[in-house]
Amino acid sequence: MDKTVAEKNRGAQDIVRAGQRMDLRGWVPATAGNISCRLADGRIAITRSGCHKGFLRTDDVITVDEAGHPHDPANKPSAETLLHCQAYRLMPQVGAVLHGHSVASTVLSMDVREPALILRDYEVQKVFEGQTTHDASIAIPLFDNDQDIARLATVVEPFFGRMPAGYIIRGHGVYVWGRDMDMALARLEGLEFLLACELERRRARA
Ligand SMILES: CSCCC(=O)C(=O)COP(=O)(O)O
Ligand SMILES: [Zn+2]
Repeated sequence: MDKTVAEKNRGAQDIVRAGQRMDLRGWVPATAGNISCRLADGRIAITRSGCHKGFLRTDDVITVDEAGHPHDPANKPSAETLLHCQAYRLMPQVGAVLHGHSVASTVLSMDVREPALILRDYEVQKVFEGQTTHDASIAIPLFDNDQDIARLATVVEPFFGRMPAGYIIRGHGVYVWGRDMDMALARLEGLEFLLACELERRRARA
C-alpha cells in the first residue's frame, strides 16, 4: 500500500477508536465534537463535519493542510477545523486534538462568569502537562462561544503556552490535546473527571 494512504489509515483508525470512547462516556451527543491527529507527513486527519462520533467509519476521516483546507475539495471538514489547525501550528509537539460537549463542561462554563475555571487540590490534576502535585492551581480558560470560528481562534491564540489542561468554550465544550491520541484521551478523561467533581461540589453547596 502507498505510504501516504497507510499513514492516513492509521490516523483514521485512531480517530474512529477515540470517537467510540468519547461516545461511550457521553461526551459527544448527537453530532457534537470533532477529533483530529497529525500525520507523519504533516497532513492533519480530521472528522468530516456532521458525523456522529460514536459511529465513525474510516472514510468519515479526511485530510486537510495546516491552514485547514481539505486536500479533496469535495470533502467538508469539521466546522471547527481552524481550532485544531491552530493547536498544531502553535504546539509542534502535539499529535492529537479532541473536542467534546459534555454536560459538565457545558453547565459549568455557563455558570462560571470568571475568565477561567480554577481547579485545585485534586490528585488527578497530575494527568496534565507539567503537573506533579495536587497542591497547585490549574486555570482552564473560559471563552465565550462564537459561531465565527476564525474570530474565536484569534481570541484563544494568546493563551497558548499557558493552558496545561486545554480550554472550554462557554455553553459549548472542551478542547484538549496530547502528543498522541492515547495521551489526548487520557487528558480528556482527566479533565472530564475534574469537571464532574466540580459540578457535584457546586451542586452540593447550592
Ligand atoms: C450538533 S453540535 C454543533 C457543532 C459543533 O459544535 C461540533 O462540535 C460538531 O461540528 P462538526 O462540524 O465537527 O461536526
Ligand atoms: Zn463543538
